[in-house]
Amino acid sequence: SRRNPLRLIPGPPAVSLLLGNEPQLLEKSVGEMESEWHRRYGSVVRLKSTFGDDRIMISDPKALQYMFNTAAYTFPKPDDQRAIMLQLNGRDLVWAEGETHKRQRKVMLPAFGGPEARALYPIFLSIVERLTTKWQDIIGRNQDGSYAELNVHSWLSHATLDAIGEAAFDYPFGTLDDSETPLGKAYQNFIIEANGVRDTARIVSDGIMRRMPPLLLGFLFKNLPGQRLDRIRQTKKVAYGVAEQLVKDKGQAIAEGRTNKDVMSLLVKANLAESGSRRLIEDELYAEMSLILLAGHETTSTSLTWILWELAKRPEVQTRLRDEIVAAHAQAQDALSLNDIEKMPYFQAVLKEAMRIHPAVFHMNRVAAKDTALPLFKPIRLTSGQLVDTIVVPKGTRITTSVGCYNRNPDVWGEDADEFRPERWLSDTSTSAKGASLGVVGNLFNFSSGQRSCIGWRFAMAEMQCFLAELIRNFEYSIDPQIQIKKVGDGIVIPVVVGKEEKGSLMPLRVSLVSKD
Ligand code: HEM
Repeated sequence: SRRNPLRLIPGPPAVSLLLGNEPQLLEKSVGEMESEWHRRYGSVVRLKSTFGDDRIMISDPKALQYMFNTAAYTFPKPDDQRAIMLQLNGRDLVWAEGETHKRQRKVMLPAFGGPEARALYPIFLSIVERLTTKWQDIIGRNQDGSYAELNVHSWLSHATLDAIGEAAFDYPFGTLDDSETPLGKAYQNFIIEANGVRDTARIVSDGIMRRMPPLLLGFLFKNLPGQRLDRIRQTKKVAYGVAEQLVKDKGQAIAEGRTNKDVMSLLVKANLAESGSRRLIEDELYAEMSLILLAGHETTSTSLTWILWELAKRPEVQTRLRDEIVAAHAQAQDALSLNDIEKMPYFQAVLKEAMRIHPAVFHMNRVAAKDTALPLFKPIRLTSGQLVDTIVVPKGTRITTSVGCYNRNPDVWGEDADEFRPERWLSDTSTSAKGASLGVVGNLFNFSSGQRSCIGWRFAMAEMQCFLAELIRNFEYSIDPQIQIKKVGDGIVIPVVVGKEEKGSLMPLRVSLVSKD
């Protein structure tokens, strides 16, 4: 270990010989401990993981840019995570690495372009209008008609699933009307149940899994009994069943010359245009569809949930935002278009600021496939006292790239990086790329960056803007001050209520109709 260069990177002392720093991450809301460490030790932090393994956590813009934009395939996802992904959706784009990833991504890209995403806006609008009617009915039925306490996360999860159904597959899932559909039921609380409870036993089992060869892991995930694995397998079965049927229907429609603008039709068409060996095989197509179902709805619903929570705590921001939306709506001939929304400066500022403070995916794990020198924007002082602007990362090092800590890195966003302050987006200079440009929107890392950035980011941005404009125009939000929300989850960050964790994901907001005067 004396030759291990990671030992010189500053970080918190381990609290347990066996579990390292991992137990500390269980105690608080996702992001709190991580941000504390980044503030104390800098934008590269060494942690002790299980069984004495080192891992590093990075929020330095230049190091992240190198990992995601310059040398993405040198930093693949860890084998244990890929084994779970394989269980979940099969050999899909998030699982694939290297040449397989390049081939799959090339076929999928044409379905996710700017014009393609914008063309889906009317679908998003019709879904959010349906959601609006539902909420208006519930509030109207309320005895005093003042407000209804709604679990907005669950509602948004159904709405975004319906949006994916119609926009990606031209298929009505109908989960907003009936949450008991097989797909609606399969995804209800799925993220939280698939993640399972993170406790000491789980930390140990994760540590053991990391030491297993991928083939053995795959076999165990496929065959081991257990609530969490059963849940994953069951959901895969339902999603695969739906995806399989949809792929067949689309193939048939295209063969008969009936094409559409949904993602699936575009993808099947792009696939047919590829030469034989570059094409996605049938199993890959099912896997991609099942991935789009999952990746495309929970991320979006969770992002919207965190935005509404932030606004529920800030009536003054909400009012200013609503005023801007109402004024633009009054000017528009009909409903607001995506163009109208994109021209609203305060709307754009609030959206980006809420995304910055509450990324739906808090971190992404990677492994160094070979010894690598990572360049840093801000030099760090090693425990030896030496100031360095490059760190040496040996092959096999597990790296946690922190979306949340990068998004609040004071070197990029300024000393008030922890504050929710939409105004920073209204001035020209405060959010211009400092350090290195990263990500696909506003120098934010929410959608990752580079070759492996979120393929659906334009889709998600169109959907979120459409939903947010309608949900703010029509309703006011607040939250019972007694309710304490905690962020949980290893991948997507889900809200739970402290003291009611057993209820699963919960974001109870008081939703009332906008007063007309
Ligand atoms: C606000 C909503 C969304 C957020 C925050 C988000 C975030 C992300 C992130 C962070 C990644 C990188 C994961 C990693 O490399 O470890 C990713 C990848 C991906 N996302 Fe999204 N996503 C969102 C919406 C969507 C939508 C709507 C779709 C599809 C319709 C989608 C499809 C995908 C796919 C297929 C990948 C894999 C890309 C690749 O590896 O090449 N996402 N997303």
